[in-house]
Amino acid sequence: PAAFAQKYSPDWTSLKAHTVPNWFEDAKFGIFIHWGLYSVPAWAPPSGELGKVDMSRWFYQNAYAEWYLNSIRLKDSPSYKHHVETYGADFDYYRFGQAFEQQNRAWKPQNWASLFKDAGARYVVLTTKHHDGYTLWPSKVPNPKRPQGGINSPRDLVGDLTKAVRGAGLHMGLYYSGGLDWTFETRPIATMGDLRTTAPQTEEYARYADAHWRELIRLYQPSVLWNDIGYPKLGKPEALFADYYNAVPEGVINNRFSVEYSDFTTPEYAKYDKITPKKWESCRGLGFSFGYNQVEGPEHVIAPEALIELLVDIVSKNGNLLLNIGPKPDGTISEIQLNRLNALGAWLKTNGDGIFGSRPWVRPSAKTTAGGDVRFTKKGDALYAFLLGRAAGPSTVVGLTLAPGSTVRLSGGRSVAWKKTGDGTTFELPANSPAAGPVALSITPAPAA
Ligand SMILES: C[C@@H]1N[C@H](CNC(=O)c2cc3ccccc3[nH]2)[C@@H](O)[C@H](O)[C@@H]1O
Repeated sequence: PAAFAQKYSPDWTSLKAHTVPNWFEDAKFGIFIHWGLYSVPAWAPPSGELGKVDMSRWFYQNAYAEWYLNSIRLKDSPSYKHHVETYGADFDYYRFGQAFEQQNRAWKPQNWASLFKDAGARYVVLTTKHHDGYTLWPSKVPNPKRPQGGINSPRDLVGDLTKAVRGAGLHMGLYYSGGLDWTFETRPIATMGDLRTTAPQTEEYARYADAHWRELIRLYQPSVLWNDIGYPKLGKPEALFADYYNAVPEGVINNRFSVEYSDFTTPEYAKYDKITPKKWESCRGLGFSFGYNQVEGPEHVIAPEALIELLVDIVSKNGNLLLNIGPKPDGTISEIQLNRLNALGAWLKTNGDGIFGSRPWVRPSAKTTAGGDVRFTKKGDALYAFLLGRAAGPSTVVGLTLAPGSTVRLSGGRSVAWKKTGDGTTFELPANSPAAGPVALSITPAPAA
């Protein structure tokens, strides 16, 4: 038999030969899932988005519900007060494992797979171990800090979702908290400095994290290694990366192993404002949290139209959107999250042609003479122009010049009359844009600039 392709060797020069596969460039939209013990209390003060809350206060009023264990270790946090009132001061966080394991027996992964497919997502990334150290697969790697166990899901939640997601034709990626593990380091994190000093760096932890990633690759052959918040210096990532690519050639690795090589960067609750040559993926929750937060209401959650415009903006600049869903312990998803997924799916069903498989054009954006925002993508010999907001009637895109005889169509096929004007090109849009979200125009042939 042909020798097994050992294309990559464990050094940065060899690894830098890896290029981002087309499936990841084409995908544009993935679903992030934060699901674990923290989904049981499902409580955090909705203090604001990461980046909009002063970091000196962030950890004391942490909007990330998946940080519940750390938050209740800070005795003057709202979470600690909530914990004492709801569960009692001596209720150990890891006792949430009982409720989580009992409730997720009812979970049907195929329901998530079809929901995400209908939303237009092309890949999924599930937490396999978050900072609390609990694994969502029945790992055979012993946790030296937990000889008594209780830190591994008895049900193979990772395998069950992987099977369902791939059955629906989506790619499956895995998240692993390489940088923090609160079974190894139990000191509370109150400052950015604590983030660094509580990142476990022992040989024992490095071996544990490496064994976990290798077990995940062997069992599930994930298409994405989504490591989070750093990696132990003794963790030998070069060897892990080479073995991963040799096993999964179309795999991608994010930049949060904090080493010199990655396939893509990962701004969180952030995005870039121009086209970048290096592939990137912006991640965020629908509200201020990744784990399900029962106190979040519409005032904390991104509006459907803003979510659609966020995706279009990110895609016009060479990014993907990794949009997070925080399920309840039994796998059900709150109405407010479902509503946004469905709105995005409905818009993509009609307007996805200029999104999926597209690439950035020579410039990402323009304005209309009415002050509206426009985003561009290119695909084949078509330029796509997305007019954000409720563009309707005659709309002039500044600085855009079409070749004579160009064809302009609304997504869904209806042709649109256009004419050259002093400022640019005026399009005769329908009097009212039927659905929520940007009006998408396809223009062929694509202008050169
Ligand atoms: C997805 C998200 N990641 C958080 C850790 N964040 C980072 O490591 C990080 C934030 C950030 C912002 C801009 C650029 C890089 C970044 N890394 C975790 O602390 C959260 O619980 C959640 O899992």
